[in-house]
Amino acid sequence: MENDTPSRPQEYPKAVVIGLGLIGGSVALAIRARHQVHITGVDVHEASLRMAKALEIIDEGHTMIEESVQEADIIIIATPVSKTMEIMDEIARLPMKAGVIITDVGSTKGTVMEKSERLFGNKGATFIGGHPMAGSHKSGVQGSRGDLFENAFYCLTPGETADASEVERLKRWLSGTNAHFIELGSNLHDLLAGSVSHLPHIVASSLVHQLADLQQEHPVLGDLAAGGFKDITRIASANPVMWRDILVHNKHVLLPMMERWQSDMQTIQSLIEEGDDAHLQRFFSDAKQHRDGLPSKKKGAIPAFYDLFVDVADHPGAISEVTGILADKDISITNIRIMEAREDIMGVLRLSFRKEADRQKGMDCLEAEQFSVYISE
Ligand SMILES: NC(=O)c1ccc[n+]([C@@H]2O[C@H](COP(=O)([O-])OP(=O)(O)OC[C@H]3O[C@@H](n4cnc5c(N)ncnc54)[C@H](O)[C@@H]3O)[C@@H](O)[C@H]2O)c1
Ligand SMILES: O=C(O)C(=O)C[C@]1(C(=O)O)C=C[C@@H](O)C=C1
Repeated sequence: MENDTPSRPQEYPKAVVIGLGLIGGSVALAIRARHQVHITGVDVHEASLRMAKALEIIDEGHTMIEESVQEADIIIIATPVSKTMEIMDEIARLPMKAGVIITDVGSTKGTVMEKSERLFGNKGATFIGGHPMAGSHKSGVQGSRGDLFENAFYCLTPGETADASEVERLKRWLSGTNAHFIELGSNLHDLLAGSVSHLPHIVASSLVHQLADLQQEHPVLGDLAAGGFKDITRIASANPVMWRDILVHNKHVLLPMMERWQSDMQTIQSLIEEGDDAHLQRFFSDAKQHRDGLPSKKKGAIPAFYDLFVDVADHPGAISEVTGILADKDISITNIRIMEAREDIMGVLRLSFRKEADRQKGMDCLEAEQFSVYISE
């Protein structure tokens, strides 16, 4: 990969993406969608660079940072947060073009911003922290998508030294994400991300540990883990290094949140012990009311699922009939689940689409074929 022949003219503005995984690859694709740009990828894994080149995400790839940052107009660091901190040190030691923008995509912002003020304050470079609030439990460049951040909130933490025009310049670079930019202080960011992302991740992984313990005694347990368990624990399949770093860098937010969590669990435990039915019901109804009121059409705290429900007769060809109709019209689905399929009873298929427009097209063509379809809000 080193000295690979670049596939786009060198005179284009230059973007360097360090860490070509799911998020680095997706940001690179989004930049490419809106700009004529030469993109250099840097990753410690040559295989990721080869894959990124094959997918036309980057124009050239390197395993060493020095070779690319000196000419860069924008540098995006997309590695797990602890590595990002090391890479910032490394970049700060290198000569850089005047006016270069440096940003990251890490899930925590406090420690990164603190370091950036120290490192880049007087270097003619502007560091603006970034965190797109969308992603996946899958890692690696092969999962990258240019539309991963569409409609998602993209947090920017400009810090003390970045002026407004530099923030606008970064937004223009990232405009192909089609995300909604929101500017936050790094401490506030970490508090909010702790609540909607980091604490839930700890809880999800802990539920999986509980299941694993019981499964040793009852191997069938894994087969019984159905929709609910899978929905709440999907994120536990994410990259462990990334999540280790998030906990390390958001410790001061997470420790009090975990105390509050434990105290909530104790309260519920007491309500169950005391048989306090009224309060138990209120615990669920208050949560339901709040959860039902959260925005569901936009990506963000709660990811958007453009779901369509289809009644199907419970016979072997029913599912392929539905998927065949969608395939004929070139409509892709991201997920399919049989909600109910018992003997002699109509089953319900839940189809998930990436975009609202795809769901609408799917609905129209299935209705045209006399299927009963509906959306559940
Ligand atoms: N996955 C998500 O849902 C999500 C969403 C928003 C933000 N983030 C943040 O984005 C960052 C990247 O996450 P990801 O999901 O893309 O992870 P990933 O595992 O898919 O990609 C990380 C990449 O960084 C590379 N890397 C590691 N150390 C490196 C180094 N020293 N130099 C160069 N490359 C190096 C790895 O080889 C890998 O290709 C993390 O900081 C994470 O907190 C993740
Ligand atoms: O959708 C997922 O799989 C995610 O976990 C994405 C998610 C999150 O919502 O917690 C994970 C970490 C990020 O920093 C931002 C987004």
